[in-house]
Amino acid sequence: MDYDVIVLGGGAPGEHCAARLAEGGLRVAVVERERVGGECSYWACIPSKTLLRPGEALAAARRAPGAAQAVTGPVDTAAAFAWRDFMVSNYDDTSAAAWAKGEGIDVIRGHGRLAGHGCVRVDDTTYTAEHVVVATGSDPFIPPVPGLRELPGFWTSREATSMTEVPRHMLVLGGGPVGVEMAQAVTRLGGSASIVEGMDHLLAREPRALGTALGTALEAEGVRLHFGQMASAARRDGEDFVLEFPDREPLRGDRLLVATGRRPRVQDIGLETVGLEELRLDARMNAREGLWAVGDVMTPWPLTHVGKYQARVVASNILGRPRAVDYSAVPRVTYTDPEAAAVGAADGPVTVTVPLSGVARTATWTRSYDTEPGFLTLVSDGSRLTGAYALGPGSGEWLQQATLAIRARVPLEVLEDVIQPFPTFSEAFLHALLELRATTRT
Ligand SMILES: Cc1cc2nc3c(=O)[nH]c(=O)nc-3n(C[C@H](O)[C@H](O)[C@H](O)COP(=O)(O)OP(=O)(O)OC[C@H]3O[C@@H](n4cnc5c(N)ncnc54)[C@H](O)[C@@H]3O)c2cc1C
Ligand SMILES: NC(=O)c1ccc[n+]([C@@H]2O[C@H](COP(=O)([O-])OP(=O)(O)OC[C@H]3O[C@@H](n4cnc5c(N)ncnc54)[C@H](O)[C@@H]3O)[C@@H](O)[C@H]2O)c1
Repeated sequence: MDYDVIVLGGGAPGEHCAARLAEGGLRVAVVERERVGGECSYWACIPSKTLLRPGEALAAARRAPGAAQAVTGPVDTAAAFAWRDFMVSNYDDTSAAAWAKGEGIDVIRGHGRLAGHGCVRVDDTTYTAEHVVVATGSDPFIPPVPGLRELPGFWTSREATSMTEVPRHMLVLGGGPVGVEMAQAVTRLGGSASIVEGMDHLLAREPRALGTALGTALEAEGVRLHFGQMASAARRDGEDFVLEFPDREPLRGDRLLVATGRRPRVQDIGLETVGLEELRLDARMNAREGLWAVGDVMTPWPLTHVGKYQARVVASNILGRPRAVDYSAVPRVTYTDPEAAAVGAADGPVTVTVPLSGVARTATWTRSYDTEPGFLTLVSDGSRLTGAYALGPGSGEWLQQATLAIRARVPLEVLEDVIQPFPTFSEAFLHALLELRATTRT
């Protein structure tokens, strides 16, 4: 055997799995055909959050009397792009590969393919291992809109997150996390954006109230929203991109971002060589003896932190400590301003909502405390929390007490007995829990 474990794909979940296994004393290799660090490090989480930050900081200042007067100009886009380039290590994975080496992980460069049980072929060499972990990630899904797939120059998330000029007007097909984050980034970097979403609210995978409230916030700063629209054609007209619709005027922009979801990268990875037509996993993330998977390639939630969680589960199983995934409390955060955060179930027997304007922190945060959309919703089975979602500044941070409460199955009485600091957005939990108690008693 060349290795104990070969990880096929060096994105964040693949790297994380490899590091846990190496730490456990195993001989581990990662096969990577592009850049160690994968999508998240270079074209997804990191650059998108970095591009959002300058606009978020400026908007926060503009909402605070005293600071607002000090804002005298727009975002310096050159500086924002330079910061993004720094954050993606100038698209160079030298330091990521050096980190892997430091962890005792071999990095094998090239396209890897399963070549029978416990074998991975990379170019002309076949490597053997007791276990193989598939971590090949996902590609953007391009919908079958007539003319779209062959249209020259449209953007996916890679081109959007690596932009070097701000679009004048960006058309965005898809109102999921990629669409809304990039639409706000472009708007706050000085451009403008229109989002076309097939469903009737943004963030279609999340509770309607969350997507609707985020839509209100984005529209207030000029993002144009078009719901329930399926484009009937996509074409170029000179420098412009044009989206046509069956029953409304066409939309036009100098850029078109297609952000309509992802599909697993399972093509040409040799699944048939181990007798599989598709990847199906049990709760241990196991496909068959010695074959495991983590990350976007097969997951209910294509998120970095979920992939890394799965990586820890797989590493634990390989290291002889049986463990199964538990998806009861998967946190999701869309890093717009305001942030949209959710965890666990979207609906349940008892649901209460409180406005953020009811907590003192909101008024100390922004002068327009009573007009901006912001709320916390708790979902319960009557004795414990089963879900929560919130729209508001930093909600991706303060909602995480719900993640712990759901995962640890904390009784509602104990949650109500928790002391929340004053004045924080977390006080919304007290308001909501009191209302929850009142609701469950009636
Ligand atoms: C714009 C955008 C923003 C996002 N923001 C967030 C966020 O803020 N938070 C969050 O949690 N998630 C976010 N995500 C999702 C997150 O990026 C993914 O969930 C995560 O990158 C998945 O990691 P992965 O390792 O499964 O896949 P990838 O990151 O795609 O890594 C897979 C790796 O495998 C390699 N590979 C594939 N096939 C082979 C092969 N046959 N041989 C060798 N190597 C191969 C690829 O080159 C790649 O490096 C975002 C996604 C996008 C598109
Ligand atoms: N902050 C974050 O954690 C973050 C940020 C960006 C991306 N991501 C992850 O990356 C993945 C990809 O994101 P995404 O936003 O591309 O996908 P998504 O699947 O979350 O959203 C795609 C949206 O496009 C819409 N859509 C699909 N086809 C359409 C069509 N023909 N016309 C109009 N609308 C159409 C869908 O209704 C959906 O709302 C997601 O699963 C997400 O979890 C996470």
